[in-house]
Amino acid sequence: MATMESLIVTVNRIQRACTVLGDHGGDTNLPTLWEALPSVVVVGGQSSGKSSVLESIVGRDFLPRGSGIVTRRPLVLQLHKTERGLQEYGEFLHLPKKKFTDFSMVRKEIQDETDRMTGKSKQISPVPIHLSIYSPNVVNLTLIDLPGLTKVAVEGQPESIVQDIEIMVRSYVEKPNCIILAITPANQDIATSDAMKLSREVDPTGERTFGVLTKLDLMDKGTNAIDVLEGRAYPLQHPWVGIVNRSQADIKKNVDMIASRRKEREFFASSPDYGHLASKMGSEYLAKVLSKHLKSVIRARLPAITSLINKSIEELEAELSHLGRSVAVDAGAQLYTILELCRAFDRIFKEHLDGGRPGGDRIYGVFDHQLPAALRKLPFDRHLSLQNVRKVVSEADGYQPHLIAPEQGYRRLIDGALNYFRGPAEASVDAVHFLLKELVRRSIAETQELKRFPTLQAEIAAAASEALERFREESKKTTLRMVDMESSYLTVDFFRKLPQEVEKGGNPTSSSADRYAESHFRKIGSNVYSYVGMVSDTLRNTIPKAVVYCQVREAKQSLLDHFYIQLGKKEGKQLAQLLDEDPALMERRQQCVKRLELYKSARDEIDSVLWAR
Ligand SMILES: Nc1nc2c(ncn2[C@@H]2O[C@H](COP(=O)(O)OP(=O)(O)OP(=O)(O)O)[C@@H](O)[C@H]2O)c(=O)[nH]1
Repeated sequence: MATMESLIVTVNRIQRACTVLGDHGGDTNLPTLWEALPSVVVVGGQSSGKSSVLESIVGRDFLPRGSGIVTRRPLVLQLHKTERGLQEYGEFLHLPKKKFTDFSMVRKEIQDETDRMTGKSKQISPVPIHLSIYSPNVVNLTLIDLPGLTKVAVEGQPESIVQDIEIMVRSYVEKPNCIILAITPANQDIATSDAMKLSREVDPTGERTFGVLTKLDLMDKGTNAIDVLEGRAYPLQHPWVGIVNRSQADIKKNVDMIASRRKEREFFASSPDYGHLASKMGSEYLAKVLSKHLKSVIRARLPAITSLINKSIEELEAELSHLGRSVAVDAGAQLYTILELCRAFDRIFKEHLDGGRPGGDRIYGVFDHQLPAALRKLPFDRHLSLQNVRKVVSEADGYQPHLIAPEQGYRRLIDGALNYFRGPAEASVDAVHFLLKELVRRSIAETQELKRFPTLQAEIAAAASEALERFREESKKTTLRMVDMESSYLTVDFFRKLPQEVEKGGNPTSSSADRYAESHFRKIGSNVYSYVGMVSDTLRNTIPKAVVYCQVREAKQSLLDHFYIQLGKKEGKQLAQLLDEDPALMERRQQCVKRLELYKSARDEIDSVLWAR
């Protein structure tokens, strides 16, 4: 069926995309498509003939040989059937532009690529090598070659390798979508076959295990494997397939694959033991059976795969929208993003001031409580005590006491008193400054969009705090100027309206001279006191106006103005630095984007096959 053929091609392509996009199952916390796709995994003990089976399925020599553990990384081998007459070639995923027509070079590249990942240490690595072979002589199939199971580490390889290999192989064959090609040499006791032991464990019913018996030609004279091949000795759901690969001697003699396939056919056809099974033996037959089985598995799994894909697309899109859009790369877009983020912060900051979010009310608290309380506490009683009034006035008079009213004395007393207002004025400015600073801090923390960008957060905080500092300076100047203005010109009317002291009675006696002086100074003190009270009332109203004008209003209107100007002068690289994200988050987004890309292309692939039906 043509459409089923294209389904295998589709799955091949999806598997390829999985590898490109870093999905080879395993322990990421991302949804994995790889594990949902069926694949054929070749398992067997060392020297059981795995490589030989793979090569005869492909019909080419291309796998590394040697002693010890040669296969040290999984090899994902995708066979793509091409039209008759086209040239065969291999292509590695890690070398996408290079077509290998010389298969001995394929072998070398597998070796080199293995070493690139594992070093010369002969360690194993679970990261697969991905090889596609395009040929008219293959069936569409994906096979995965794994390191051979072994019981002892060979010289130069660490002890742990025995276990490491088992863990790796297990991680593949455990997956319910894995079709196991279990290779056992016929010249060994099948009861001790590593491949059979493992497959029995992970697939007790034998549903997904294909038993392959190699080295039938090497069995002792007079023995045969009919019991196994006819499914009596070790029954599986799928019939066993016997195989005869090239011997070591054949390989030395350079017997090619075509000749070897022919030899294999002849072996079965002419065998007195296996003649009746000849049509169901051999590597070509094995390849066809596998391909057919794979098709039926894919057909059965397709609805589940499709729904997995759709569900994963939804999940990934949800996560991505949660993570936020990825940062643009060109400077213009970056500047725009930064400005947008600043505006988001600014909006929240304004809400704190204007209401909607708490905090602005505390500024009113400064004007309503703190300032009046500070004004009330000013030490005017001490400053205008009889003693001090007398002292200040007398000093101002000099050798000639004043005659009617002590003009100079008044001035000095008033100046001295007004000086005290500087304290509460500055304190109000500072109090509001700290409140604003706190609101900036809170607004940054509350700006959800900024969370991703710690660097920009810090820059905004620094710029805002620098601006607030400037506003504070300005506000101090203005409020202090208002205090100074009070002493630069006194309200004339106030004094004109004071009740004049009228001398009652005749000339004072010498004893009443003291009394006169005392009540005179008291009078002066109380006049100054009520003048200062009037000024205090004025300042209680005007200091808040100055503070709001210089600090609160400025913060609302132009908190980040300087920052914007600086931004405009920045180069692309500096802008990018501002948008430095939390690296973990960036990484996660990248992974999600890649995985999403994979699922979408998989969905498209499957759609196109289904529509073609
Ligand atoms: N006579 C004969 N020799 C075989 C047969 N299958 C494999 N061999 C030989 O057995 C040896 C091991 O075969 P490989 O295919 O390299 O085995 P392997 O399982 O891939 O080995 P490792 O990758 O090293 O674990 C080679 O010398 C093959 O020529 C067979 O069916 N008949």
